[in-house]
Amino acid sequence: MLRIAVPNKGSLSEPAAEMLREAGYRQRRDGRELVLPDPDNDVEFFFLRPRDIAVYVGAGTVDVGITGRDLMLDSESAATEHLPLGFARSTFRFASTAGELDEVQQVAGKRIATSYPVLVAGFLWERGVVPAGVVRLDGAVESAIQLGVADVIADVVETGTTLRAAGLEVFGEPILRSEAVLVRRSDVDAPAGLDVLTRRLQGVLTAREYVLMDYDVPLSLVDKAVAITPGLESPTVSPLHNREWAAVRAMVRRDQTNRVMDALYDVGARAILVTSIHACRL
Ligand SMILES: Nc1ncnc2c1ncn2[C@@H]1O[C@H](COP(=O)(O)OP(=O)(O)OP(=O)(O)O)[C@@H](O)[C@H]1O
Ligand SMILES: O=P(O)(O)OC[C@H]1O[C@H](OP(=O)(O)OP(=O)(O)O)[C@H](O)[C@@H]1O
Ligand SMILES: [Mg+2]
Repeated sequence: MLRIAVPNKGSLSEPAAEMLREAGYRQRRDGRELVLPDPDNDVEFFFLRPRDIAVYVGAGTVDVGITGRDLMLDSESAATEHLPLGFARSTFRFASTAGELDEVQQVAGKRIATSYPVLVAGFLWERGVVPAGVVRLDGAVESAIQLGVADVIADVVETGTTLRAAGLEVFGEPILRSEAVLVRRSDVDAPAGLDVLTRRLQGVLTAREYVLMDYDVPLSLVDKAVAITPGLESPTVSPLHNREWAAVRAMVRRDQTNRVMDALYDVGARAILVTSIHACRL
């Protein structure tokens, strides 16, 4: 039975549960459950703090887990990234009082507050920058400068709203781009059952990333239209009752939907329909 660690709280928790549900697994109804067996799918879920998940996976007490790339790297555990999951995207960046600093070298001799001290120390060491010290905080890191415990912070930035509200501004290159990832232990062979979990999660990712596009097009224009919608392998072309026309079906990237519909219409396709993919296995 594959043992899977899932975030119990925080911004990773709900999207992780939703993804697993879409992949056909049981998920807990009560936010306090710590363990949830799913015998039909031969897996067992353990709900743990996202920061601890890479530690458990690295120690081998659970087989795989969902956590953030930033949390995994900061843990220094024997866990490795197996599959990026496309949600909880963020960047990890330096920030200080607006207008004060503009490059990483200026962090030398300054006090840094962060929840990710390993990531920060590694990044600065690689660049030969020696700070005055690194203060480890649990959260609300944006307040550390105003409250006088640090001169610079390194924190998760998504929209930048929290930084702006604190009168701070990012500077220097991003330390890391993060997202939710499925992690496994780095020093052993892949556990039994990981291939099925991986295919199911990849199916969810594809279903989210692509739509199905159907359209009718005059036979003489099929090649032109198909060049716009090549699909993943090759689009399906079917005959229509009107022998001068064909029906085409292809997968299209969701974020390209309207651009592709415009291009198809321009070459003469009509009755262009777009439907969501509920599930898929490529
Ligand atoms: N605003 C955000 N947007 C996107 N990802 C985020 C955001 N805040 C945190 N994350 C990501 O979530 C993970 C951190 O999860 P964690 O549960 O520890 O923090 P949290 O969501 O801030 O919860 P907590 O309330 O416990 O601080 C990291 O991978 C981080 O990059
Ligand atoms: O760029 P933004 O869209 O504003 O998001 C980034 C903020 O979100 C997270 O904080 P969270 O709300 O989890 O609080 P925390 O600092 O206590 O973890 C993160 O630590 C940043 O502070
Ligand atoms: Mg947080």
